[in-house]
Amino acid sequence: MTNSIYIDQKQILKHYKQPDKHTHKGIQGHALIIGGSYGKIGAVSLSAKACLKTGCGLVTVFIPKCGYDILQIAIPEVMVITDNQEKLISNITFDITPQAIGIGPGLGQKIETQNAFHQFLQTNKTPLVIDADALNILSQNKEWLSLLPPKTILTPHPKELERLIGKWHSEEEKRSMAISFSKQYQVIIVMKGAPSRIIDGETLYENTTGNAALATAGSGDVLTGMITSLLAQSYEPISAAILGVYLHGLTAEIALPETGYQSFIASDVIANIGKAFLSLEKLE
Ligand SMILES: NC(=O)C1=CN([C@@H]2O[C@H](COP(=O)(O)OP(=O)(O)OC[C@H]3O[C@@H](n4cnc5c(N)ncnc54)[C@H](OP(=O)(O)O)[C@@H]3O)[C@@H](O)[C@H]2O)[C@@H](O)CC1
Ligand SMILES: Nc1ncnc2c1ncn2[C@@H]1O[C@H](COP(=O)(O)OP(=O)(O)O)[C@@H](O)[C@H]1O
Ligand SMILES: [Mg+2]
Repeated sequence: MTNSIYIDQKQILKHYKQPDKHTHKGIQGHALIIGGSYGKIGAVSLSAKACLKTGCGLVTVFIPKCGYDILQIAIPEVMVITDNQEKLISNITFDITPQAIGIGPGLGQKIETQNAFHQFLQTNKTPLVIDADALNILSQNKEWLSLLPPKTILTPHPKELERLIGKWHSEEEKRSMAISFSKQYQVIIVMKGAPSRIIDGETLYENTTGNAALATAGSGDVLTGMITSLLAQSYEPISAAILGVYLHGLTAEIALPETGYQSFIASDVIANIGKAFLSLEKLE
């Protein structure tokens, strides 16, 4: 039997933790965002900035060489490690110890990148958020799913979900296929949509924030950065997924009176993360 929970104001406070007064950047979590390819460095920029603005102490990105200047100029607060290749990721190696890794935004699916992702999964033990092309690569190589650490968070949009779990013919079937998949691979699935639903084994959480303004390029990349940030700050994976999705939706509600649906862009999600957090504090 599925257990369904609506994530509303009352529920979200069970997941939200106020920052400790005596914290410092060294214990606020170090997140690593891996992604980007020629023409899609913007996806990693959005993800990394959202990660910082969600409270992580340190953020590093791993990107192809062509993104180096772009990242350093766009977000001076973020540290950058580059691959050997100019336009794509071919060998994921780094000498930092992040508490969470988000991988996939703008990554592309070239064979060299697929091989690098496979090698990475074979040795990685850090908590993961997997999005976009990293999900698409897994869909093409389902045997790699067993390499994911337990409670890895997957954030597919409907097409990515279909590539991963197969076609469904009704909402009911989609839900039961997602539950089976979550149980089989011990993963948390953030099924993005309107509304977004989060599956963790037999439990389904339905988000209650957000609106159609979020139907804009890069808003999913931003969500990946937000969830990775919370995971790096020691939130339990399920709380990171639930709180990330809730805050992400809230930004669109907060911004709507100023932007309308049409002119809201992914950067407006990032610009309103602070107000979304503040609205949680008012509830307490
Ligand atoms: N600035 C940058 O650098 C940006 C970079 N980005 C990066 O680009 C890469 C490719 O990612 P992507 O999601 O655009 O491509 P893809 O997986 O083929 O999915 C597209 C197809 O899926 C469907 N679909 C999507 N949503 C749906 C929904 N709610 N409900 C139903 N269907 C839905 C829809 O299919 P259709 O309905 O047309 O059949 C659509 O055509 C990835 O790395 C990403 O990070 C982007 O984030 C943008 C900003
Ligand atoms: N009509 C809508 N109502 C509410 N949320 C939406 C709507 N359309 C899209 N979203 C949200 O926007 C995000 C889009 O993610 P995604 O498709 O991965 O975008 P991108 O890959 O361009 O970053 C998801 O979090 C999704 O739930
Ligand atoms: Mg996406």
